[in-house]
Amino acid sequence: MSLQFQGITKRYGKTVALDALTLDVAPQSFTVLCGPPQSGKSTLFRILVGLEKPDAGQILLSGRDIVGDPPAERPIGYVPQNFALYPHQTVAQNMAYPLTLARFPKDEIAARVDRTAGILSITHLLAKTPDQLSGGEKQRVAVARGLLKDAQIFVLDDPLVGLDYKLRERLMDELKSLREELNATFLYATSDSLEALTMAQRLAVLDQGRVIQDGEVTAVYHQPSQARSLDLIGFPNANLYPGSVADGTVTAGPLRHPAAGLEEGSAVIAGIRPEHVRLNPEGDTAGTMQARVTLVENLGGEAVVYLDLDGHSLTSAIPLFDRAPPEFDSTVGVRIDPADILLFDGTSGQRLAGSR
Ligand SMILES: Nc1ncnc2c1ncn2[C@@H]1O[C@H](COP(=O)(O)OP(=O)(O)OP(=O)(O)O)[C@@H](O)[C@H]1O
Repeated sequence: MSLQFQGITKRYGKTVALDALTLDVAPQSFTVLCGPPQSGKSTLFRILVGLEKPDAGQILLSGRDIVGDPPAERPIGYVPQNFALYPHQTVAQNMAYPLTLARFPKDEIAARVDRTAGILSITHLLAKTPDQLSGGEKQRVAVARGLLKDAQIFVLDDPLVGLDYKLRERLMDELKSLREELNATFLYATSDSLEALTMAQRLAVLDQGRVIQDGEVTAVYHQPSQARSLDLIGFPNANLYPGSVADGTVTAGPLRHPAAGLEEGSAVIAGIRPEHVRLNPEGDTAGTMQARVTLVENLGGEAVVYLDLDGHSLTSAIPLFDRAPPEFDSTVGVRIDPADILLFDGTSGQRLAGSR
């Protein structure tokens, strides 16, 4: 089932929550909408499921505009961000609630509750009440309730927020398998770019109520179409510096790049991902730039090394399989291949042709 948002605008007083947002959601994809807090993710989802009306724009489901359709008639399952379970009802009753409301036959409801509970491994919880559940179990029940509907599109609004890392990882895997099992379209919102990269087949980057880039996840990661997309997607955060062109060279923070074709004096933004900032083995500072180590985060398999290079902050991510992380306050040799530097127009932020 195809889903297209066309020019969706939503204002709350002077706040523009969605600004002519346009996005084609690939059928049967796991599409993640990733954007910082307040970028409009929840608003878009509430409009999609019919809890709010847009001020302008269309939502085309298999080519038909559904903006005027009542929520119950939209074939869309929804896991809201702030789910509330009814405290005096059992898990089974909580899950069944939307179907009870829609007057589904009792045996059909029971069959669906059983099936979905089985998929999400919560069958043993069905007779319990919410106060007997852990936070993670409650979240699982909320997800199950959203997935109970017989729909081809499911919308999950930051469903793993607040869970501990292990539980999140497990639920991430389960949700991916679930999408395959249901062969449905999953539209999933998060402000955590690592979660987005882990989950997404397709990634839409949302900023200030607009989709600024979307596509296959690795393409978005490796070929950011604008500086903001590089800034928002990736962990640790990419290094970005304003700069300019002089004497045929782009100079931006500690980065240097041939200006090939760029106008002298023009403003440029240059960026590089931390994994492309390479550090020499300990003690080897020959033939490279020197930087001082200001902080080291040892993550086990890799380290995030924060550096000061001629007064510029620079982040490096290095694998640790054959080396130890550098010492705090030591001097290290830094190697940057200009081919790894991404260049963007200093005014529009759009990617400039010719870099990478
Ligand atoms: N009911 C409302 N009344 C007034 N302003 C609202 C309302 N709902 C959303 N907004 C505003 O719209 C903007 C987008 O909010 P939204 O909740 O959609 O963002 P979000 O990306 O989901 O954020 P988060 O990641 O924090 O959940 C924000 O500036 C928010 O304050």
